[in-house]
Amino acid sequence: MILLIDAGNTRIKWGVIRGEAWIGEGALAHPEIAALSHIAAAHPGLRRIVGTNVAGPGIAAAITAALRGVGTAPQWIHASAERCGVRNRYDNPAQLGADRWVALIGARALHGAACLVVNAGTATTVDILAASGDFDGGIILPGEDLMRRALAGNTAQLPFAEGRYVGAPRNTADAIVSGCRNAQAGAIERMFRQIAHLPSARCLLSGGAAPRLEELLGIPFSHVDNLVLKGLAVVAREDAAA
Ligand SMILES: Nc1ncnc2c1ncn2[C@@H]1O[C@H](COP(=O)(O)OP(=O)(O)O)[C@@H](O)[C@H]1O
Ligand SMILES: CC(C)(COP(=O)(O)O)[C@@H](O)C(=O)NCCC(=O)O
Ligand SMILES: [K+]
Repeated sequence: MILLIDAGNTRIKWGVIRGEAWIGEGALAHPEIAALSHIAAAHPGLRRIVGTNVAGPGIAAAITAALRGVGTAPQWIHASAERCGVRNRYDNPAQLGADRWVALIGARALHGAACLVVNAGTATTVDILAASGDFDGGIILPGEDLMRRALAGNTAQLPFAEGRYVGAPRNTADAIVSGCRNAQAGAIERMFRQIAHLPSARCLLSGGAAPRLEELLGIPFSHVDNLVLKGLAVVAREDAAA
């Protein structure tokens, strides 16, 4: 069995696989990282840990410490020039976030045509994966909650209020939430225009903030839970087969 870990800037997503089977899956907030030791103990027979970390060295160290009982250190995957049929066309391939890189590998395994890979997390990333398997580039923007926190933290009168998405909002909370959500959907729809004309072009939408975006998107999309974990499974299985 293999433990997969996607360490993001808000949550640590984890999954356990045995061959093609998914044995377990979940998410932890950063303060809960120590609970990974219980997750490992609940899955005796873990022989590998494969993960991505974009939350900094402190988080990596905390994860390693929580998992020392497994008896093997996490194998952290980093963006590279090519892997699992995906070619990284970033100017400096190593600069690409490991979560974005592995999500592209997961997307490639799920959709062989042109694909817009969206990770709606702390930040929202929107990446273009060509039918050839080339990662042609992508954008980074603050996630919806980060946008709302920026407004609340940098204006005198705007709260971090719970609001609803409304077409023409008539109160502050709805205006803030609708503005920030429109920004997310607009960025995704604008990026999709670059591939809309290509055969079977599709958006794969993942990330904790993905569900609230679904009702807004006027493009062909599929919601994929934990696309980064799915990409890690592809990487781990290819390594095992090598
Ligand atoms: N239980 C939850 N805890 C924290 N954030 C959540 C939760 N459910 C949904 N979210 C939303 O998902 C976002 C985090 O998504 P996630 O994919 O875990 O981010 P990251 O990969 O950056 O850690 C948050 O900004 C929030 O909008
Ligand atoms: C953009 C990100 C912060 C997204 O991380 P997340 O929101 O999932 O925590 C992460 O992919 C990252 O740190 N990227 C490095 C820079 C780049 O991809 O160009
Ligand atoms: K993420």
